[in-house]
Formats: sequence, C-alpha cells, structure tokens
Amino acid sequence: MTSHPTLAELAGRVTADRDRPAYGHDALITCDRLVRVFTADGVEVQALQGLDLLVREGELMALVGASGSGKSTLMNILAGLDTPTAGAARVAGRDLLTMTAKDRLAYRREVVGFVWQQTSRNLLPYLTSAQNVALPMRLAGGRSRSARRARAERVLELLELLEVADCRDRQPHQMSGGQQQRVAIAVALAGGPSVLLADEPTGELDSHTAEQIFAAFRTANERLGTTIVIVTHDQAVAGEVRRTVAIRDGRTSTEVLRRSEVDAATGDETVVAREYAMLDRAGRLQLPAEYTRALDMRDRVALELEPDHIAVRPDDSRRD
Ligand SMILES: Nc1ncnc2c1ncn2[C@@H]1O[C@H](COP(=O)(O)OP(=O)(O)OP(=O)(O)O)[C@@H](O)[C@H]1O
Repeated sequence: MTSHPTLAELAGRVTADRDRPAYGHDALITCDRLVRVFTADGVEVQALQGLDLLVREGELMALVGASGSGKSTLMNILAGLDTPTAGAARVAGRDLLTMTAKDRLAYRREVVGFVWQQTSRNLLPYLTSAQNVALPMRLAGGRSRSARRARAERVLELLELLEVADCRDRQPHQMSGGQQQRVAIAVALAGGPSVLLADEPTGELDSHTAEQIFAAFRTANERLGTTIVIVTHDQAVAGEVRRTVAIRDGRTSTEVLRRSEVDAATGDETVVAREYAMLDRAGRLQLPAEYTRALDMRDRVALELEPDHIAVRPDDSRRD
C-alpha cells in the first residue's frame, strides 16, 4: 500500500513537472506523436499512427520493421519530401510541419543527405563520380578559383574516405553496385549535412558488399560525426549498430541497445544486446507478439506494481 502524498509533495510534483525540459529538447531528431494519413480512392491508410522517436547528435542507428510498417513514410518526412498530417517533427531545430517551400528546399540542401536503395536514384548517370560529388557543392559554393580548388580537394577527400578515389573519373555504369553506393554516400555527405538518411542502402547488394557499405557508414559517422539513420531489412546490418529501433503498425515498438563489456579478468570485449519496449508519454506499451502469444495473453492482462518492476500476467479472471 502506498500512503497518500501530502499537499507539499503534490505541489513539489507540479513544480518538477513544469520545470522538466520539453520532450526531445536535446535530440537532433524529434518525432512526437507523428501521424501520416494517406487517402487513396477514398480509403484512408494510417501509415504513421503517433510515432515517437528521438535521435541524439552523432548517433548511428538502424530502423527495422515489416513491409508496410511505415519506415519509408518516416524517411520521406525526415528527408523533407513529404509532410506529416499531425504531430511534431523537428530535425536540427527545423520544424518539418511548418516549413515554407523555400525553407524545405534549403533544408534538403543543407541539413539532410540521403542514400536510396536504387543505386540509379543516387547518381546522375552521365557524370563521373567526382562530378557527382562536386554537384551539391557547386550549388552551394562560390565560383572563384580558390573556391573551385577547395571543392576539388574536398571531393577527393570524400572519395578517399569512402575508398573509391580510384573511381573518380568513372561514370556509374563503369562501377560495381558497391562502388556506386560508396560514391552515393560521398554525394550525400558533400553538402556537410547534420543528418544522413539511408533507405535500404544495401538492398540491391550481396551480403559481403553490404558489410563493406555498412563499414563506410560507420567511417562517415566516426570521422565526420554525421548522425546516420539507416532503414534496413538486413538483420546482419541491424546487428552492427548500437541502437536498433523497430517500427510496428506506424509506431516505434521495441528498441535493442548494444554495448561493449570488458571482462575484468581476461580483458576480452563482448557486445551485450538488450531489448527494450517503448513506453509513450501516455504510458502505452506494446508487448512483443511472441511474448503475448507464449502466455496466451489477449484483450486484458493483470498488472501489479512491485517495488522495482511491474508484473504483467495473463487475465486470471478468465477461468473457463
Ligand atoms: N503514397 C501513398 N498512398 C497511399 N498509401 C501509402 C502511400 N505510401 C505508403 N502508403 C501506405 O502506408 C503504409 C506504410 O508504407 P511504407 O512504405 O512507409 O512502409 P515500409 O515499412 O517502408 O514498407 P517496405 O519495407 O515494404 O518499404 C502501407 O500500408 C502503404 O501501403
């Protein structure tokens, strides 16, 4: 039994609540109860149904989920290509719901870079790698000789960082799929974005090449500090990041965090993964389907507050 709070305690809670920082105040990406409804032939599809997501600056994280769960819808919104129906979405201080068309264009040029699954969507086919990477810089930079020289140096630096400097004079059709995606990452990084978004970037590649592409994202994250969000079906890729967020039915449902632990005795390092469920601000929690199935939980469950946990048990009033 918990005792009733005193008036002074209640007043203290109200003040603490008022002084608590706003949701996502220190995140680079904040999605707050994000909703996207599509209407096709008079039928409504709720692709995002109140999705909450926070991504900190400098993170490299993966988004996973079944087909149709809303991953691409979310990526298109974060990329500034689509507008949410309701809720809030902020990236690097920009409000994605209220941006004007002009702000949106600047946002796509300056704040985000993208890498898509189809290699053909990432690169212009008649330009060489170096020209592809230089293009976003030319749109943003000056025309002076020193500006041009600085751009050429930066192009080479990026191609070297991604280990495709030898492809600088080749057009996309003269490169492998993996090389094309590395150049695509260089193009996406050319404008110095705060966030790099990648939608199934390894979807068209074999697993060995996919691993190399993933290493390239990690290099970009570590060396340039760019925040990276990758949508993937590939469990092996998802296993390489510290944080994997699963989307189910248009909401974030579970999250796996991985951290390294060093054995004090042997000095061996192992990666420990732990799965968490997302608790939204209304207190809603989505239990993993395999857990509820295993205990035949349906419709109603019994809850008990224990000193350090909440027990969720099958409905014991249902004795048939
Ligand atoms: N332009 C659109 N018009 C109507 N419905 C759409 C539109 N775009 C997406 N949807 C619907 O929204 C839901 C989420 O789609 P979305 O493409 O975001 O899923 P996804 O998780 O990316 O799937 P996949 O892994 O297959 O790409 C689906 O039911 C889809 O049919």
